[in-house]
Amino acid sequence: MEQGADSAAARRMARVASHLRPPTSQEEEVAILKGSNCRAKGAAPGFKVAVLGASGGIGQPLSLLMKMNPLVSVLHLYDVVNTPGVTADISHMNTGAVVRGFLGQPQLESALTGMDLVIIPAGIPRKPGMTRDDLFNINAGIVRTLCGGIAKCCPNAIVNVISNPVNSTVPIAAEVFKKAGTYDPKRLLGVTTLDVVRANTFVGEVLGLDPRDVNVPVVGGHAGVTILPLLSQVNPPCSFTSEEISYLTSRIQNGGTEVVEAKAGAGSATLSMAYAAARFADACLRGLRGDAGIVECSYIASQ
Ligand SMILES: NC(=O)C1=CN([C@@H]2O[C@H](COP(=O)(O)OP(=O)(O)OC[C@H]3O[C@@H](n4cnc5c(N)ncnc54)[C@H](O)[C@@H]3O)[C@@H](O)[C@H]2O)C=CC1
Ligand SMILES: O=C([O-])CC(=O)C(=O)O
Repeated sequence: MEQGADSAAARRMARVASHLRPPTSQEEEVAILKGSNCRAKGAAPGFKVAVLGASGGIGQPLSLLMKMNPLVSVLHLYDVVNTPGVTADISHMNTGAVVRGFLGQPQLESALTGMDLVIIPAGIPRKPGMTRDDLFNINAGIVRTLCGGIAKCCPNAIVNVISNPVNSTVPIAAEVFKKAGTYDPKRLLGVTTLDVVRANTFVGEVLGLDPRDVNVPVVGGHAGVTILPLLSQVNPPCSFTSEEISYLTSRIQNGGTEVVEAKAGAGSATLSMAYAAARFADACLRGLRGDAGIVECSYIASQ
């Protein structure tokens, strides 16, 4: 073999090997100086997305769906457990995004540097008999720490907060960003898409329509009566009896509890949530790309 061909082959093998391990501290240093810890050679042009809590019930299928999203060029998977395995698994999918795994607090900053979108499903889920508020003590601390990293390493990223109680974790994230001087209310979004997804499904069932053809705006927050499905604004336009309104409102507001009880101690919604989060993240990326007419409900700062 020619010497030039030899060295090209060696460079190719080195690049492949670098995808299979976390970056060395020297590579991290160089990458951070360049504004990114991951030079995604071979990756399709697109956005850099981090999933924080990537090994969890939501995190794993969400990471899979983000790996399938053609707008994603680099996918960082961060968790305090199991990211090497999840990353190795997902990285074998022959889609465009380059996947890198990051394990534990010492690797948080590398996971976040240069990200365009950060999705946070980190935190404990409910068990039967609990309200989302019962998760506050643990999840508030987790979200606070993760948002501290975002403020430092990717202050301009769009942040999608999934961790419950969303009605409180989003304001906590806002306070962290305000303190760091990086707060932009347009970039901090509580993910309530699962309420919309459920509303579309349940309304579709009542109307006998394909749920993909139904759009129910759901505003307010993401717990009990703060979940407000706007049944008068359903598309396609339709009307409901008062019995249907009461059934649909209750089913949509209690959709989370329905899953928690059915799972009987094994957690809360994960698969439908991953689907909803992937749909919302895709809308954020299309918005970042500059597409017009992207409209999604979300829990945001409001007067
Ligand atoms: N916004 C919404 O509509 C919904 C929100 N949720 C919430 O999402 C959260 C996650 O739910 P699941 O995935 O089912 O829980 P899970 O327990 O299966 O996964 C959570 C993951 O977070 C990780 N984690 C814990 N501390 C962390 C830290 N400091 N940094 C990074 N990762 C950390 C865990 O290691 C675990 O892998 C819960 O708070 C749940 O209530 C769940 C469903 C719907
Ligand atoms: O109910 C829960 O604890 C999880 C959640 O937020 C949902 O499924 O809407």
